[in-house]
Amino acid sequence: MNKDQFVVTASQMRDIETRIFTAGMPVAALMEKVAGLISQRLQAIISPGECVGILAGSGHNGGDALVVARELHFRGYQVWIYQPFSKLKELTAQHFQYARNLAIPCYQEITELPNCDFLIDGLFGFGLEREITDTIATAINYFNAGNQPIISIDIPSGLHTDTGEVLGTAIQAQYTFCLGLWKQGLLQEQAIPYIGQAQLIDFDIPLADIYTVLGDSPQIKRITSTTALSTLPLPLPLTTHKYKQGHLLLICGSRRYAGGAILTALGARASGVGMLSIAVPATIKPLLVSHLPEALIIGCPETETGAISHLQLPENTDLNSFTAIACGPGLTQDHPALIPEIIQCECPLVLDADALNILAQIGTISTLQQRTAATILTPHTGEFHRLFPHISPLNRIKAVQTAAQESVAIILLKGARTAISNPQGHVWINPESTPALARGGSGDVLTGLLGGLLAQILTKAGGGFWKDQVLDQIVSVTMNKVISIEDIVATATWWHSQAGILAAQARTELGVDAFTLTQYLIPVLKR
Ligand SMILES: NC(=O)C1=CN([C@@H]2O[C@H](COP(=O)(O)OP(=O)(O)OC[C@H]3O[C@@H](n4cnc5c(N)ncnc54)[C@H](O)[C@@H]3O)[C@@H](O)[C@H]2O)[C@@H](O)CC1
Ligand SMILES: [K+]
Repeated sequence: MNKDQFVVTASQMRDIETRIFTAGMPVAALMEKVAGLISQRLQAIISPGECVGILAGSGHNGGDALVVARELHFRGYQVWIYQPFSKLKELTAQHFQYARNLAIPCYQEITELPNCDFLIDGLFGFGLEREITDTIATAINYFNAGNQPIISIDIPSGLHTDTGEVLGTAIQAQYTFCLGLWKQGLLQEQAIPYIGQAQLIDFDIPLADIYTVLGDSPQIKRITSTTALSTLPLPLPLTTHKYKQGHLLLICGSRRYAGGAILTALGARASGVGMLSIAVPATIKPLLVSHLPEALIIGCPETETGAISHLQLPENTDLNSFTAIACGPGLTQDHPALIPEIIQCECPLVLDADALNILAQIGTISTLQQRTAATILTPHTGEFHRLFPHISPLNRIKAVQTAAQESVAIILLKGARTAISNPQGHVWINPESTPALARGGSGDVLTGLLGGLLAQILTKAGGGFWKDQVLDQIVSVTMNKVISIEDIVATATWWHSQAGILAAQARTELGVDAFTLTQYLIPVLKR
């Protein structure tokens, strides 16, 4: 099984490691195995004959680095070791002694160090427990200032393993080889400038040990292509019909922001949703019809400024006629009374953009208390702050957990590492994205895509099961399995960011305007 989806804290990794050692795996054998895998990975990046500087700490991160030094020495690399500590853990001390006896040059002072082509950072792993100061801090700053690439073992030395916070100073790596399981800190936004390209080195941790420590349903998970694709409604049942593929209502747009409605709708279109209805101010109805001939466009009465003033749904239709509703992009804040009306709906509801700004004005938590079905809020950092001004966004994983718990909603906090939490504190983190998505309209596309996926997956012949299960966020789906709503939110997030990555590969990071982004959603699935 792919271990890419698991995420651990330092203390969980320590517990897993202890279980492996207690079960009989010798500590030295595990270090040898892990460092052997690191050496192989390094040989794919560094050519024989190049000079490699090894930075060895006092603990087992340093031990790994010293085994790597020995391996590279025997493979024909020019190796030197920087090891400034006077007291080493026993196994680390043994490897250091052997390296010295092999006549690998060892140094304690940065002033003595020869030049090199690459540095391997084994100063601290998940054992770092306090601020780095004095000699070691000076050394780290010196290495960062050099122009040789640095490859960090497990985590860039100086980052907090759980929060990704810089403890004094930290190595700025070009590559990070994370050992065994992804450390939570590597998925925090504040760690991004230090990590470079991150890779997992799987060293065969038994799944039983992972589940014993993390629980059968781990709290924090990383979105992968496997987890995301398993939630998509593909292939479609052969006997399906359009109403079995979900009916999404979008409430969006204004005379001022007509484009937001189009982009949201194009995101929804790409989701494959069976039926799409779009409520917009009446004046922009013809525009929407011309862009989305397949959708039912509902022209609503509007305010003087061109915002929807009242939802005028077709005859025999109310908000509960839809499988899901997504609301907000381009709405403006001109008519706040619209939101309390929409909040009453008994189907899953996505709120984004101006719907969030209005929600913040009228009271996030008190308003959401009226909900009887699942709610998904998709704020960026600014909107998150307006919705939850008392929650610090610094540790984004904690922030989404707290916000979701307080509001009994699913919170999707957008960013370079989008984090999603359900009210029970189950978190998904999106590990891959692109700055190309930091552009107006890209969030509108996500809202439509998410709404469309929700409507589609939640629809089941005889449906309605999810309505009773709302607080558990568990749904029964067309795919004959149980999928929770936050899994669908994670899949939409993954799909959206992969489209951005694909578009940026084809057109550079400057070429991913929101309309172009919508054109890359389907190619992600074909890849
Ligand atoms: N978890 C696992 O299963 C495995 C872990 N391994 C390695 O072991 C590492 C963890 O090893 P350790 O627990 O020995 O911890 P580290 O090697 O991360 O470092 C801890 C050492 O640094 C000292 N220290 C902590 N903060 C300091 C500071 N601010 N200034 C100066 N000294 C400080 C501690 O007293 C301790 O001696 C992992 O990151 C990984 O590289 C691998 O060897 C193999 C398998
Ligand atoms: K390290």
